[in-house]
Amino acid sequence: MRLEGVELRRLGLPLRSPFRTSFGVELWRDILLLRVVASDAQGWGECVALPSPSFSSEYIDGAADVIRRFLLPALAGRDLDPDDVAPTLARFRGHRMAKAALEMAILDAWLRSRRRSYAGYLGATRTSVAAGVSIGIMDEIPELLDTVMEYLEQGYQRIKLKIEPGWDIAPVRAVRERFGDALELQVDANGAYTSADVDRLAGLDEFGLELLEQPLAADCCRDHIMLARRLRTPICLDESILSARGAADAIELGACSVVNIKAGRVGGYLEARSTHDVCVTHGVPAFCGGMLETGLGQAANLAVAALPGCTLPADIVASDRYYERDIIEPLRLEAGYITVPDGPGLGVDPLPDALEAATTSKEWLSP
Ligand SMILES: CC(=O)N[C@@H](Cc1ccc2ccccc2c1)C(=O)O
Ligand SMILES: [Mg+2]
Repeated sequence: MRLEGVELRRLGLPLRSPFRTSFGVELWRDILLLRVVASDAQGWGECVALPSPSFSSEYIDGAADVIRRFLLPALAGRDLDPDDVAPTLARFRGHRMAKAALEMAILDAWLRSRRRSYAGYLGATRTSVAAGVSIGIMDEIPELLDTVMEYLEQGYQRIKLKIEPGWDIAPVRAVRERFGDALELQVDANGAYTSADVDRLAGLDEFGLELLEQPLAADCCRDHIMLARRLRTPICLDESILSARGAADAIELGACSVVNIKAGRVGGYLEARSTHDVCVTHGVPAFCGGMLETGLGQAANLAVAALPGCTLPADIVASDRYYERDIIEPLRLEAGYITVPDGPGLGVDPLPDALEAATTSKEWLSP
């Protein structure tokens, strides 16, 4: 498949409510979409980089720049299969979210032209996925409890609370006391703690949490090993896991016993599948994480979440969790599950009106 061009499209989507994590508060999403035009099909890719380098070192303008100046030119003039993309781009270091968006769009086009689905191609074994919801840091505990209640009533099967020093033990205790021990409850610190906080984090052990996600900074491998030995609560890594090999290292060194799989973070959906395979080989539970994607990115994530080794609820939500108006036919929660698209490619298409309404800029790149 040869690339004829790529459209970079920036979207602005207001969030229905502010989403606060230990790295900041987001009121709306600034998103980079790619539309790859190939000889016999087009495909969509969503870049999960944030506007600023707050989740990882990547940021949207940097991703657009590296695609424009390095990644797309490297793919020009080649007859591409999806598994050619990552090796061709490997000489450019990092920029995994940018690479993932480009590979996602190329894979979508390639699959659409062959009338094959993402789920089928990646090896999904389920037709629907258990949905978990991630709840941001709030000002008051009563507001948090109301929000948890609302999402449980909608049917979400797992609650993940964002935590940071000063908002951790008390909100977790309040949720546990209000909703009981049966609630599937996790926390995610997005790297907000240090090894000096071990005792504070050990205080979470009394709440029977399913996992503690990314307690320390992404590059703290030894400290995560030490923490994992000290805590009863399983450690899950997110920001630290940059590839399938990185997942194998973290697991074998004892830095984590659960993995949050995100295609953008590891460089693409094919690497996400390899990361999944590493987890299965090591007998380590995994789940598909989320980056507050539009329905396009969530459609691709559903194919990952439906892989056999993704045994925990995913960070994949109904469209209305984040957006008043998604750019695809909204994804809906059905008895706590979300259906995996089974049409060609991503199996979903942007709604032209919604897409245009959300578009803040467009740029056409010829390779
Ligand atoms: C669902 C979830 O918690 N995702 C990320 C954090 C994250 C990712 C991307 C974001 C974009 C805008 C605002 C907040 C965001 C939070 C995580 O698992 O760590
Ligand atoms: Mg996380």
